[in-house]
Amino acid sequence: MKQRLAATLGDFPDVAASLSLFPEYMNGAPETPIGVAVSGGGDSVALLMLLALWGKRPLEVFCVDHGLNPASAHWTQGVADLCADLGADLGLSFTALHWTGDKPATGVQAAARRARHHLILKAARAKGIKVLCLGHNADDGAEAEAMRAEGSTVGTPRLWSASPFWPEGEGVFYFRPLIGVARARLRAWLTAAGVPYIDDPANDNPAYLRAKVRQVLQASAPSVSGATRADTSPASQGRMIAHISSPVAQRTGEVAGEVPSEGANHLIHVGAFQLSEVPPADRLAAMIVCAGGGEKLPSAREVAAILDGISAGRTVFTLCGARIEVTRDGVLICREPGDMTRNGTVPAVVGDIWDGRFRLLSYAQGGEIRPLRGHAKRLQRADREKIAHLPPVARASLPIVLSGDTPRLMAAGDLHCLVSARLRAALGAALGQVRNEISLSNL
Ligand SMILES: Nc1ncnc2c1ncn2[C@@H]1O[C@H](COP(=O)(O)OP(=O)(O)OP(=O)(O)O)[C@@H](O)[C@H]1O
Repeated sequence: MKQRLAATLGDFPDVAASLSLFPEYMNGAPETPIGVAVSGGGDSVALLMLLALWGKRPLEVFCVDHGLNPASAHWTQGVADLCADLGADLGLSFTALHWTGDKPATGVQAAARRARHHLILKAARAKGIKVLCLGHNADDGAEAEAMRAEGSTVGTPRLWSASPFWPEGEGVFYFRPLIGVARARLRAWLTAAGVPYIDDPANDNPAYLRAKVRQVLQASAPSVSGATRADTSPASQGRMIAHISSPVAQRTGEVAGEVPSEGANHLIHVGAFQLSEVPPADRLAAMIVCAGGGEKLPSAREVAAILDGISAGRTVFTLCGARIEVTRDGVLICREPGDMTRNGTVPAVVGDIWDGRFRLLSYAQGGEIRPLRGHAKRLQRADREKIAHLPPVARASLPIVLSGDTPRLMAAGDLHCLVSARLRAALGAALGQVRNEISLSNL
């Protein structure tokens, strides 16, 4: 199969060009595997084929069976078969994952997406993977833009990004080398090479905004005479689907986000940002989500409302679990302590990460970990003095150990704040930064 793929690739220079985006240093040492998420659709199958041709790292292929279509088990088997065809000599291994949880009656696409990312991230992290390749292409970028015009908060897929799923995606980068290639060209290449792929009918279901904008964009694209609709029945497994090429988008570059300086920020070790001035909207959004410890990015509209509020003289805002406070010294962005125990809940611990902000290292003091809010008065004097310099809200959101009624600060060696590294990854996930992050952690 590899020879056939290589032979046909010469006729698809735009597809072949994406190979130049694969960095030599991908994921550190040559024996370290990289992950690839393959649904069995044309985009991710083309991605898998290109990675196989590239051949410089062992590949871990993950395919999620959502169980939403009667044919989904066949689709998953189709990906398994493709992997077997590519051959074990490539150092390729395949993992099928299953979404077995309850399926919601509404918002099933969003729930499936979230479940899919969580399943893949968990499996990938268990295998030590730090780079996960996804098959987003130029059409996905255009669709995201059109969806935002319809009021969606979906982000534009980028060549590199830190996984937005948190804390499950901590330390995992998403890599989308096909982001400059048109979907039709990827499929035309597969067709020429005789590689089968499927089309999920959910992609055509007008009940979903993504499918709706896809149809509108397709209708306004140059005509594609001779294209056939995909057959999605189980019987179509192994049969090729013909698609005709369309003009190729030329977007292959990626603009690096500027990495924030921490020099002036003396609060970052407690997960708060103290800034001398209000940051621009995109950075403010990233700081809010990182300080808040959650994974839901605020929408552009919500961030704009805060910026307008600040201009109008308001000083305190809460959004996505974070508090944004205009102070005499500038702006403080930190966890909103009031949100942490709302309705009697306590901050979640996922793996060894507390409240999405602190990694709990070894600590041998018995007791429960809780936010300081409501317990500060009972802290020992020495503990109180250690944190007296912090703004009260940043203090109140710190984790403490509560034994019975006695609160204690955690020792510096017992926890590690993740907020700064997360922000750096979110804003600075350009190639150089990724190399840095990955090679450092692999040494
Ligand atoms: N069932 C699946 N199993 C494995 N990987 C998948 C699956 N579905 C999608 N993917 C991966 O995700 C990529 C993008 O697909 P899709 O746009 O449907 O996903 P998404 O997570 O909703 O993306 P976005 O972040 O743009 O919303 C695919 O090219 C593929 O790499």
